[in-house]
Amino acid sequence: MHELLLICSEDDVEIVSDALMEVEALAVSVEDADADTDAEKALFGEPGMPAPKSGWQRSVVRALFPTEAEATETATLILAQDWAADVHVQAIQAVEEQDWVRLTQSQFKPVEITPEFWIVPSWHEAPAQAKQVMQLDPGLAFGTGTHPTTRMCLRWIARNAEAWPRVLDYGCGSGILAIGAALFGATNIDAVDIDPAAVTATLANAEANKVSVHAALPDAANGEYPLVLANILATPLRLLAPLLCSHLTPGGHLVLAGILERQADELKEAYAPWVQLEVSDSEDGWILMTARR
Ligand SMILES: C[S@@+](CC[C@H](N)C(=O)[O-])C[C@H]1O[C@@H](n2cnc3c(N)ncnc32)[C@H](O)[C@@H]1O
Repeated sequence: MHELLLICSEDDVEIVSDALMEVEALAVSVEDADADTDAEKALFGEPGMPAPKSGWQRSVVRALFPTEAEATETATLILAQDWAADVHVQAIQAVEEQDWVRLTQSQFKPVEITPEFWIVPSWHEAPAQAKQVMQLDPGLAFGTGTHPTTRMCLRWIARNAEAWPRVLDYGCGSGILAIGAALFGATNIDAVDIDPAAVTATLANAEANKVSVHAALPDAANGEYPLVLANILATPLRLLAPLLCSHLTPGGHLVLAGILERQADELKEAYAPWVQLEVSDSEDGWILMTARR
């Protein structure tokens, strides 16, 4: 295991933490960069209430990755974002092995998507009110339903439950969106990702949920689909605009996530030659953008 330590200002803590969760960090934590120095300024909250702010004046955001290469790649990706001018890499360093499985399991509980639709880890009972359940364990790939971007996509799928005859999940991670679509009646689902670990995880998760999903590398996306889902960060989504739109049937639905509120206009502009994107949901500063071709 390797950890990436990023120094950032109070204003950037949330966006940096969210971006690290987006790119498959196994764990993300925030500490005071000035702890035990003369510059230390304690944050005091009401007992039992959350801290008044999500970070200190100067925070260290610590993110854990399976390999040094992933920690380094993430540092490069984060520093390339337009909001990262004041973000600096403090270190990329090896960390000692622990019982990561137990530690990770203790952090994941059932996640409510709608009152009837829940994501449940295999070591948990499904909540009594759950009528539709996806069984999903955190693995090497992103997507356990705990991130707002994933939840918004799944809510869209649940609210637009249809027997979609073909679906493309572009950037499938754990396969959570593809499996969600399958549970709500879709068939012929292609789930693609540049990360071979995501392809493996998607196949395993589809099998655990007894649904059929064709998971593969991105070249497997072929022809037109009435529903195209893509939960990736704004920069790759901008670059992928021509490709994703070329896979939409006339009248087909495009559902995009991984976008921050203030990135809405740049995404609208990038997709304008093909579709008119609109913001159709938002959660914790993230937005869901959708369109029909
Ligand atoms: C934020 S995760 C989303 C995972 C899952 N779909 C979800 O909603 O939780 C983004 C995924 O997109 C993949 N990805 C990033 N850039 C990509 C690209 N250009 N083509 C295909 N997949 C990509 C990453 O490997 C990662 O698994």
